[in-house]
Amino acid sequence: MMDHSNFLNMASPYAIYAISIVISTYPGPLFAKLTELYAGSHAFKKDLHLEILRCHEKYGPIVRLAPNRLVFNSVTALQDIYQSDRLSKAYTYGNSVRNNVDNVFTARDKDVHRSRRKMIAPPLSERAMKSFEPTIEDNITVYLKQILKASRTSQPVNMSERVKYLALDIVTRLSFGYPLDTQTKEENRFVSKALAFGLYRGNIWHHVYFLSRLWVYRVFDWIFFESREKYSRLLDKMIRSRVARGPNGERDFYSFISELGTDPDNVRKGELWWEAHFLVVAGSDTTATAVSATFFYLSRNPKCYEKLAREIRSTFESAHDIEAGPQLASCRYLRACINEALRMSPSVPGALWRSQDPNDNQPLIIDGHVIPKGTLVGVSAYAIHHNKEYFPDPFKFKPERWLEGQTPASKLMYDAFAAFSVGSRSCPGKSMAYLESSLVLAKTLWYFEFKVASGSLAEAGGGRVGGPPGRTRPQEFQLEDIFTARHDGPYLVFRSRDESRRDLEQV
Ligand code: HEM
Repeated sequence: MMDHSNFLNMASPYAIYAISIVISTYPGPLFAKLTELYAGSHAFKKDLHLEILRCHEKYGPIVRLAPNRLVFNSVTALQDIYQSDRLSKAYTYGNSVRNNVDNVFTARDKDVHRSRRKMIAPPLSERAMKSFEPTIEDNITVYLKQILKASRTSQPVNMSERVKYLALDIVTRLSFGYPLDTQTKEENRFVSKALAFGLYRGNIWHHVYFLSRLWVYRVFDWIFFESREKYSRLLDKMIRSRVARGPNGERDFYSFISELGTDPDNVRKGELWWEAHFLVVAGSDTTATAVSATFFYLSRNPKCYEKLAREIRSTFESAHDIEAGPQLASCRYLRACINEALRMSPSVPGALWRSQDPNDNQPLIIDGHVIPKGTLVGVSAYAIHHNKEYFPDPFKFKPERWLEGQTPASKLMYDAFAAFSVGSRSCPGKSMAYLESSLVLAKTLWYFEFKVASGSLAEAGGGRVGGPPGRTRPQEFQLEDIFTARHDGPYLVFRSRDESRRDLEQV
């Protein structure tokens, strides 16, 4: 059970006002120094990641983004904030708590977090991934067949849409053992919208916390009551059908919990399923962003596309060989392309807010600065990934930068890579994310050639010359920051490679 009192004390207007005076020397937009509404308005416009980068370019490596918030842009800060056990998630994560039950993502207390993390570790382990691979493969086959169908009529495919449903189907099977099948069943696609809306709403409250304590919050909740209810009813159905099949029904989250010797009925049902639900939120759109962004950048960078296609087609002898294991791991250029896409367009682009542990009374030093207790601190993945000091030519897609060997510059670059965050709260789904992304990309390149659709669809996904601030680069995949990210495109036209098409038709 969580302790609300700390949340409320640290977020009280008096505490924020007191901190605000102490950190008043740090630069930032005037309106941001006065009120949380500044960052909140950018969260509302879904461009907070762009605004943070703009602020760093204008004000330097430390920016005051709200009366009691400082955002940093250095490797030292990344380590000081996320690798220290003296900081914990900020009280603003309290807005994601439902029915007073914490999950691994919202837990601030270290012991509670450790026990939650232990609960989700088995289904995300290497062993679990291996046993789960056939399910991932089945869903990828559905995706490939849809691409094959589109290729017959040269119909452009919106990759953000395709991959979003694929990733959602995979992770709901992992979490609930439930075939949501959004790839083929349109009636279930509302789930994707409901999850995205929940994240968007949460991200706004995360940045204007005081509003979440007022009646506005209830009005917002009331307006979207029906769509939440529809999702809750489906969630209930998924849980009931899974419980009815017994703990060992199939390889999923539930079966791994019972394998641990934990009687699933003894784990409070609300807690168990709240974790499973969170895996769906955490593992769907994030992976979809990584894959869509990689398709976007490959379609705009023909040399990279050709190099990757050569690597895939020369490493494997047949599509059946494309599976987790040493051969897939040897595709270093594939990993470099995924990393470079995640660098340029990270799935979680904003600042992950942290604050000093309430029981810690020692001075807190971040990047050489003494930070008053109660200040929220963070680093934005999008901003640090575009910091020239670590990534020269930051708006250029250059997978080769990840293959430069062990130089000091390369070490610094890896240290600055924050797509999965770092430290004890970093992403436990990283292996699954890389496996899923690698399989989708490798199999697509095995079976197909692709190019950008022509006409008005050609530019979808990229920035636009003369577009809004930060969105003017046609070669950059555009993200809408909703804590995770929403996006559109690229629209691609596929041609099946003759020798492999028959193979796919027979699957
Ligand atoms: C490319 C794909 C992914 C990216 C870029 C990504 C990124 C992240 C980031 C940045 C965090 C830290 C969030 C915070 O501190 O507030 C995180 C946490 C988390 N992610 Fe991922 N993620 C990905 C895929 C997945 C997958 C596939 C799963 C599982 C199915 C997953 C499960 C989690 C969980 C459970 C947490 C919470 C960890 C904790 O607080 O201890 N993620 N992820």
